[in-house]
Amino acid sequence: MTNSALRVAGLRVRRGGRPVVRDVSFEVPRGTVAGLLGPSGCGKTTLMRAVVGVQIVEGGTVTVLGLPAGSPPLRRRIGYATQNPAIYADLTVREALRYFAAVLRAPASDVDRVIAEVGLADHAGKLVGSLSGGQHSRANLAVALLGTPELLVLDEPTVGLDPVLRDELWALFRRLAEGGATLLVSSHVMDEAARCDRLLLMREGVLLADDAPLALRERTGTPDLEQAFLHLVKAAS
Ligand SMILES: Nc1ncnc2c1ncn2[C@@H]1O[C@H](COP(=O)(O)OP(=O)(O)OP(=O)(O)O)[C@@H](O)[C@H]1O
Repeated sequence: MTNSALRVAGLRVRRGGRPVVRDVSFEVPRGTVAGLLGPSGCGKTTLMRAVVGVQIVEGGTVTVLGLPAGSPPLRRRIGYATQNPAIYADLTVREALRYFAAVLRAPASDVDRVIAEVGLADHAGKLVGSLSGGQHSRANLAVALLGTPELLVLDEPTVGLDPVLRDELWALFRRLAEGGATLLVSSHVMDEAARCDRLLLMREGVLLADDAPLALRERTGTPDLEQAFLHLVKAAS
């Protein structure tokens, strides 16, 4: 069995007639947290869509847990949280999660577990439509955790959360990785990057770097990851 949870080779994607992912290659080892970082519009969501198998690609290959992205057996092995939560507003958090657990054929006991993991135990009886933005995105994340997926693809899961909650979620991501899961997490907040095992820095559809945070700072001779990113952008232009 391969040690890579995710292998992307020469990936090219066009959207709206424009190349938005341009010859991207990288691997993510199992049991690690990979951060996908870069400015708005650089192609992070498109790359994630290719990983979960819902994006038409122009070329290259995406192999997930040893299978081509989009293979039916992968459906229950990947958890995907998009930026726009698609949870029914007129259900309570617990009802919504029970519904998704049934659809995903995840054990019923998962519902309370994932609610606790995202810190929503005190709000489990609230209607989804009455949640704050941060609570809503945590409920969305809880859906992705149902069924204990081997690969979690999380598109900006900490947007709109206060620093304490962000910290708690990153601690959760680390625990999940220690339990053997692999995480691909996008963000455009550079201070979150330091918490990843590996960073994939994207700009305009191109991968500028694929390195560990410390190695990236050392290689660019910069004091923080924000500076490292700017250094790489300048070097590439
Ligand atoms: N449905 C679409 N049709 C055409 N072009 C699109 C579509 N969705 C995204 N794009 C374009 O593809 C490019 C990459 O978008 P993508 O959503 O992958 O970026 P992103 O890095 O995830 O941005 P953000 O951080 O703002 O979510 C952008 O130029 C965007 O305008």
